[in-house]
Amino acid sequence: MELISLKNVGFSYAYAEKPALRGITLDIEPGKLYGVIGPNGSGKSTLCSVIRGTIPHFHPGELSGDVLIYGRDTVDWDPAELSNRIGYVFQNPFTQISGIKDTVFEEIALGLENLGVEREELIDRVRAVIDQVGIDKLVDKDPNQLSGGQRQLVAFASIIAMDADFIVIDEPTSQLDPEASEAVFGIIESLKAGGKTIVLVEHKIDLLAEYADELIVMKRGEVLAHGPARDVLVSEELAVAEIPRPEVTELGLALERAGKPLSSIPITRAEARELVAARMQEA
Ligand SMILES: Nc1ncnc2c1ncn2[C@@H]1O[C@H](COP(=O)(O)OP(=O)(O)OP(=O)(O)O)[C@@H](O)[C@H]1O
Repeated sequence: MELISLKNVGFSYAYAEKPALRGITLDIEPGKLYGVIGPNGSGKSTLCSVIRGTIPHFHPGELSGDVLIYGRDTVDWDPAELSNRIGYVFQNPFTQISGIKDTVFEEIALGLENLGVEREELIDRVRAVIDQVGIDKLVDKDPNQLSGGQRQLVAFASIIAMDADFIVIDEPTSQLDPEASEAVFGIIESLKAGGKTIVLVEHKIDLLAEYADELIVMKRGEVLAHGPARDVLVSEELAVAEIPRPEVTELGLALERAGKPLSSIPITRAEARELVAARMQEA
């Protein structure tokens, strides 16, 4: 069964001139990583809020259509229960930290504390997550003194500690340097390998090409294209949304247009290397 099902969903923020979402029909299935991409203001964060149920519970406005979360209408959910079941990593690492805890260890434990998890289990779970994310050097630090990249890792650790099956991640690397971005994507990859369902808003198309099972392309509040990442990356709709393709995909398409196609269109560098090596061997 789908985790989330949207049918003809629209949303207008209170006092906004135009709707932020229009006619969205979309199912989120368990165990897949969905990449959401689109120009600024196209509705990606608003879609995340609908999927997490913070719309309609916390944002005033008008929601239309059907939103089912784990098979239940979004309006029938207790928002506190939803926030425990659906993990969320913010875009801005500086809004991520609670500000009420003195150490990284306590910060990661906060969600579990709120759930009433017993002390011994809580300590075990936090330690395991610290190992998994590789932040043992940070445990005793003040969360407010961390760099953006470190805060983002602590945010992921907090979400992993809660053990949600479903995680929504909104542009986690937009304010990080390449090294910190790589660390974050390493964690996303391990969450995916652990069978989590992930909705990831991300501008870096090369990273999405590598990790996403499906891509959702948004423009002006609508879903312009949705399907397996490979199909979407070669589709016309990507150009319509003015999203650049991965360079290797452009190269594959250019060779095809020139009448010298590779045996398939690559979407990652590793694939391109293999296809080119195979072509050279033939030659
Ligand atoms: N709280 C709000 N109140 C009113 N309008 C809003 C609010 N949040 C977003 N909007 C508007 O809704 C539309 C969609 O915004 P949204 O933030 O979902 O887009 P986005 O694709 O996530 O953009 P970005 O890439 O810049 O984060 C935009 O026109 C935006 O100005």
